[in-house]
Amino acid sequence: MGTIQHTDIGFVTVLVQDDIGGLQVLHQNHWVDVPPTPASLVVNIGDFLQLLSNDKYISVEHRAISNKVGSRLSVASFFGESPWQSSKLYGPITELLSEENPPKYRSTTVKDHTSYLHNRGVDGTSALSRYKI
Ligand SMILES: O=C(O)CCC(=O)C(=O)O
Ligand SMILES: [Fe+2]
Repeated sequence: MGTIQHTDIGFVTVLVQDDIGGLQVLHQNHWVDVPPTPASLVVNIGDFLQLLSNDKYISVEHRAISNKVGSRLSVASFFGESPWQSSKLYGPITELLSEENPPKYRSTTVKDHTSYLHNRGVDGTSALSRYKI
């Protein structure tokens, strides 16, 4: 099974992949293969870690494509807040901010961001641009 181009919403995603491959990240406008590495995990930064870290960590656009070699199996564990319950506001972590590193985003909730993404679909622009200061 594959996925369309997207960023992950939460904080971190941990992926266990088989040896078929198919995961790709968008780097400088080109799709780059993430080769399967035995006994390893792939850790993806999500939108909220990018927001919290004030762009120190970037939530990468990625997709999974199926190929002719065979069916692929990938197990994803998403670490984040429940999108449906919490109204907690998240913004750049205060301790990381300074005159040289002012906040780049206003605060938002996981619930708000999730429903925005579901309504917006994929349009190739950063999902976080809506909170840019
Ligand atoms: O199938 C994969 O390897 C990636 C899955 C993924 O990106 C996701 O579930 O968010
Ligand atoms: Fe993903």
